[in-house]
Amino acid sequence: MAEAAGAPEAEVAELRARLRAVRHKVLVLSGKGGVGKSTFSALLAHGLAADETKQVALLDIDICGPSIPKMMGLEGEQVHQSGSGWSPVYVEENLGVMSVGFLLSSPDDAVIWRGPKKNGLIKQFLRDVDWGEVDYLIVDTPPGTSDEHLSIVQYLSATHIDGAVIVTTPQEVSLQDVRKEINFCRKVKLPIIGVVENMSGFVCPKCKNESQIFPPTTGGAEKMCQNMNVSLLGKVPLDPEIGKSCDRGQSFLAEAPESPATLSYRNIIQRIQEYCEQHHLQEEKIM
Ligand SMILES: Nc1ncnc2c1ncn2[C@@H]1O[C@H](COP(=O)(O)OP(=O)(O)OP(=O)(O)O)[C@@H](O)[C@H]1O
Ligand code: SF4
Repeated sequence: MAEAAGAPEAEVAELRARLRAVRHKVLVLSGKGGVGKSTFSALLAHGLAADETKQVALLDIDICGPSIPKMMGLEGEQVHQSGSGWSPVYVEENLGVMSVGFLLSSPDDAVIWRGPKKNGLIKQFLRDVDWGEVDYLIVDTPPGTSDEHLSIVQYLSATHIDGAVIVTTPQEVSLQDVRKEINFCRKVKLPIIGVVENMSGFVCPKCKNESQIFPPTTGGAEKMCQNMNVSLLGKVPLDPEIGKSCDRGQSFLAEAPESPATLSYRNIIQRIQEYCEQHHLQEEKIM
């Protein structure tokens, strides 16, 4: 894993201490904006938290476009300070959320910050949020590979990151950026859990017939994953109800438990859990 380059030892020690009680850390990345990365992060958190024995945390570091508060039904919430740091906002007892959106006075406020200030905030989120004992920390990142990505990988590498899930759509323009994202992960030695192809076909709610709305011209994510030697975790079909549930701040997985998109989500979430458990066992063996 990349060293927390440039971070003073005291800072690294603070981060380590704070994140010691976080068992698994998963970054959600995308090459392009608008492919459904935040939706995926929100539903991954909901899906993991459906198991009431698991404590789940969702951190939104999409500093310029934080959409997690709305998707989690937490719009208008503010960050509270407690004796031991910033308190997450809880959707359920076992699902806590922290987002830059909680620091804005209105959801329409624009955040225009330069690199150092963004990095400072990311560090503060990692060091000052009192998550408590957590099984899974899901981090929703901005699209592309920017300063924020480097910062979070550097800071989190002070402990360990299980890996990254990369969300894409089937079109070549989106896949091109995923290849860059994969190369970024390899450069910074961030393990890749796998790729999710979102908006992959449309299942008609009446006849269940599947149509390709964005027909892949070069084999889609499946071919790209083979070529780049990464796992395809699954394909999530287009379902307009996903957007409606998110806009209401509800979990689509709970609202439409039998839909093809939910079934696909469940499979993907299970694969991520299996990966994390295996990764943890391997780390324990090495230590
Ligand atoms: N499988 C899906 N079917 C239908 N709509 C979807 C699906 N996944 C996501 N969406 C919708 O697509 C839009 C973009 O999703 P989202 O905001 O999650 O993208 P994003 O990649 O996080 O974008 P950005 O990085 O720019 O914030 C939203 O309106 C969301 O409801
Ligand atoms: S797929 Fe078939 S049932 Fe569904 S809308 Fe189209 S024609 Fe109608």
